Amino acid sequence: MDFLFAADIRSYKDMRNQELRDAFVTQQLFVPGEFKLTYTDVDRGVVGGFTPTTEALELPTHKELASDYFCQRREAGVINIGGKGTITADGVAYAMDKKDSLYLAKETKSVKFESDDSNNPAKFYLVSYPAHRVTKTVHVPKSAAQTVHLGASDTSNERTIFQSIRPGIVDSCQLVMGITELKTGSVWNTKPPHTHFRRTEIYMYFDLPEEERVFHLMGEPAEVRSLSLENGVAIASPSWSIHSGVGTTNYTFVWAMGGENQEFDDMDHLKVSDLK
Ligand SMILES: O=C[C@H](O)[C@@H](O)CC(=O)C(=O)O
Ligand SMILES: [Zn+2]
Repeated sequence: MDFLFAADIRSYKDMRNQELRDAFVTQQLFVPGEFKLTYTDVDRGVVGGFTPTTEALELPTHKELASDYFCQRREAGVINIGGKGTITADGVAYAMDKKDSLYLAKETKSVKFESDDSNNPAKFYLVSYPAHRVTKTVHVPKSAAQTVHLGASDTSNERTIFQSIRPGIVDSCQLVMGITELKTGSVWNTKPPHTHFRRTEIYMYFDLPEEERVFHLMGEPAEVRSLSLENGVAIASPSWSIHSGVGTTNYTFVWAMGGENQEFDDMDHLKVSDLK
């Protein structure tokens, strides 16, 4: 497991790009046949990528979780961003199409990830936060997510938000999670931007061609920094930070939030002209 030690609201302003990456950005999460896990001290989130090929991969625990198994005191959301696969949780198999979600409730003891076709492996993206009560494991196909259409092609931010792990669909402790797809020709996510001191958020950009990048914007509105992010890495946003970005093409990303409340629309809205 890797560790990200975040910078605070004062220190990030004096940091160079590589230092900001070391504080907030994971390594490449999707390596065929491997799993990658990163623990961030931003709300104790754990981010992971599981890319099983011929062999199944298990969700392991780690010394720093001080638990008998990963979900002993944690919940997790998993979204498949690759080919078809299967997740088996405590003996129950869930067929995972691309962009399906699985919510793993606290006290799920064993979790196994498999690909249907090792030549087109599933890529399971996982985000986990501490959980305080036992709820139910739920599979949410992409078609069952709540959808919101935002933006317009004139302003290069036409996109669809698929809210799959959210109140009304999944009874989670703190996790809220889903996908945002940008339309062809649209490149701006989360425009106009916002903050929400009540929750932190993690973005993971994917379906981004190898030579393309998303210039992710972070920091206080009056002190914005940008980081050039490639396909398949995640970036943690502390509660004080905006999280927005512009791509060199359109792309898709998974967002995941943990914190005080689960109301998706509880945001402090900003204007683009507020950013400096
Ligand atoms: O708090 C909500 C999150 O930042 C995202 O869901 C926003 C987003 O995907 C977008 O507007 O493009
Ligand atoms: Zn947000």
